[in-house]
Formats: sequence, structure tokens, C-alpha cells
Amino acid sequence: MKVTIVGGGIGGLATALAFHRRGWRVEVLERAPEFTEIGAGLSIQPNGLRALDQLGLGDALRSGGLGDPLAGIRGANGNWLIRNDVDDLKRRFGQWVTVHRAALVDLLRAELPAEALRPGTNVHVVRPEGTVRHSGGTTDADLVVGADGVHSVTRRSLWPDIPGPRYVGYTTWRFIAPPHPVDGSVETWGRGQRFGHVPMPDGNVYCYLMANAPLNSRTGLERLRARFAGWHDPIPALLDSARADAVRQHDTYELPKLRAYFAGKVALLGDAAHAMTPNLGQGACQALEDAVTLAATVDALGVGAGLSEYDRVRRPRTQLIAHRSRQVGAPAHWAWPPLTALRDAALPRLPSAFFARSVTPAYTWTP
Ligand SMILES: Cc1cc2nc3c(=O)[nH]c(=O)nc-3n(C[C@H](O)[C@H](O)[C@H](O)COP(=O)(O)OP(=O)(O)OC[C@H]3O[C@@H](n4cnc5c(N)ncnc54)[C@H](O)[C@@H]3O)c2cc1C
Repeated sequence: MKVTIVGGGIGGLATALAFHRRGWRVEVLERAPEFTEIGAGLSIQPNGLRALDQLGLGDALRSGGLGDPLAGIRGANGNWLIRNDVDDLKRRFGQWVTVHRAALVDLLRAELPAEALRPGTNVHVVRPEGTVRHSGGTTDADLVVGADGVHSVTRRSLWPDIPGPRYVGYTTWRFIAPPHPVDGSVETWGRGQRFGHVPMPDGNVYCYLMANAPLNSRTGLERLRARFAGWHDPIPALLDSARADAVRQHDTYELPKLRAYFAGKVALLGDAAHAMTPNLGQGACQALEDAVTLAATVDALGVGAGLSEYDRVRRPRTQLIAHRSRQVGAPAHWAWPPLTALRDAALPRLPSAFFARSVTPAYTWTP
């Protein structure tokens, strides 16, 4: 049996590996000239790590060092708005890791046969009967998987009438800062913007900033430093230590809900199926869950019944998590001062298990 995968990001490579482990012939068509993830870090939360265990890669990631769950949310002046019991989160949910994105891609890629990887191949059209037209010709397969991200050609080919991605109104910048003392993994919320820093096992600090901005605004490091000037330590220092060429800017999109994650012999997964805001740090974790579930169901039940089962299991879960992700992040982007003052007064009064409860559906997944 042969599976052709459109897109060689984290979702596509994990899918290729899941099928390869089950003895399928795999082919990954990636339009970029090489398989890599550019820049910045990635938190793999307990559910994502369990999915990687299914691929035999969990321990390889853990051996690089474990990461920290969110210690809490501070206000711009440094006051705690929400404070989590980090040890309790680890006891409840398991382990976290924070990795360089490229390191995870390299780990996945290294397990695949070289002939399975076709970089520099731009896919133009995907047909439900399993035919893929691309810059190198045409390919037929028993199963095609669209793992081609938020602007998915696969999705557009299958459902041309469904609207495309919607910009959510805020943009993200990510970079890895050199080693610096930080108080765990912390988010800071201001008015219409926030800053997150996550210590990495190698001592560096993964930083992400999100700010209300028009679509396609191009904001340089100097403007970012000005936006976050006066915020509590170590935020200005982390921004000062950033290299301008290492800061990656992403407009943040969501996709309208689909009524199915497959058509004919073609399945969608990862951001192509359910792009979500990064507020819960779950996009890649969900793509990993998708990958191992898809391979397990299709391999066990055959393509027809397996795709129906994949859809039945994955669609409600990923759509719920996308919804939660949007909800939990929304207050960080309120900009009207009376509303943010109300938020800052209300958050410290939430029950101490509030955060743990809100992430329970995401983190407790088991294969
Ligand atoms: C700021 C930010 C922080 C995040 N933090 C986290 C986090 O901490 N934890 C987490 O789990 N998730 C996080 N995410 C989400 C995560 O990055 C994504 O959900 C995940 O990378 C999606 O992987 P994917 O493989 O589905 O799609 P992508 O990574 O978008 O990969 C799609 C691939 O398809 C290729 N492609 C596209 N079109 C074509 C075509 N026509 N032909 C051939 N190839 C094509 C692209 O080149 C790309 O390589 C974050 C996202 C953002 C924006």
C-alpha cells in the first residue's frame, strides 16, 4: 500500500513515519527545497509526547531535557494574574519538552528512507480518487494525506466552496534568546499584546510575542522593543538580546470548521484540517495525534472504514481544542483599559485549579 503525503512539516513527516512503521510505502511531497522548520522553539505537551512515543521518538526528545509547564500569567508590571502549581501539573498530566523546531523535524526525517522524501515538489491539485498533480508530474496512491498547512491546496482542491483562512486580528513573533535567567515558563498580558518566555533544556529561552495588528503588517525588532518597553524583567532584556534576523513573524489564522476530514481516498490533518490559534500551544501536538491515529485506523480497517473512523475520532476533538484555544487567549487581546482592568482584577480570584481544568481535555489524550 502506498500513501502520498502533501507537505513535509511536523504533521506530514509524523504521518509518513507512522505509515512507514506499519510497512506502507510512503512519499512526502514538499514544495520547499529542503525539509526543515525555520527558527524558534516548540513546546510538546504531554499529549504530543505520548503521540511521539507511538512513533518511538518520545525518549529521544526527553533525553535532550524536559521542559516546564506554564508557571502562570503575569501583568505587564510583573504581578501574578494566574499562578500555577507546576509540580501538580506534572503529576496530573506527565512530561513536557521544549525543543528547537528544526530538531524535531530532523528527528522525524532521519527515521524515513531517503527515497520517500521529495523536496522541491509543489502540489497543484489533489483529486478524491487519490491522484496528485504536482511540479514533478502526477502521482497515484492508495491514500493521500493533505498535511500542507493553513493555506492547504489539498483542502481547496477537495472543498473549493468552503472559505479559506481567516486572520484572527493578532500577529505572532518568535525567536530564541541566548541563555538568560527566567522564572520558568511564563506569559505576560498587557493591553492587546502579550509576551511568553519558555526556558529550553539547552539554557536558551524560547520567546513569543503576540500583538493586535493589521494583516500583513511588517514590524521590525525596534518597534517590538518599543512596544514592550517598561514591561517587567526579563522582557526588555530578552528583546534586547534578540537578533533581528532570528525573529520570525506569523500572521495568525483560523479555518472554518469542516464537516469531514476526508473525501474519497484523501484525508486532511494538522493545520490543513484545523489550524488553531497558538494560545494553548496545541497545533503541532494535535497534528502528531492526527498522524498516529490516522495510520492506526487506516492500517487496521482499510482505507474506506479507516478514514471514517479517523474522522469520527479526530474531528470533534480537534475542533473543541481549536475553540478552547481561541477562548483562553482572547482576554490577552482586549485593549480597552476598563476591560483589561476588570480582567486583571478578576483573574487572581479564579480557583487555583482553573488552568489545570481548562487544559485537561487537551493534555489527557492517550493513543
Ligand atoms: C507562534 C506560534 C507558536 C506555536 N507554538 C506551538 C507549540 O508550542 N506547540 C504546538 O504543539 N504547536 C504550536 N504551534 C502550532 C504549530 O506550529 C502548527 O500547528 C504545526 O507546525 C502545524 O504543522 P503542519 O505540519 O500541520 O503544517 P505546517 O507546519 O504548516 O507544514 C505544512 C508543510 O506543507 C508544505 N506545503 C504547503 N503547501 C504545499 C504544496 N502546495 N505542495 C507541497 N508542499 C506544500 C509547507 O511548505 C510546509 O512544509 C504554534 C504556532 C505558532 C504560529
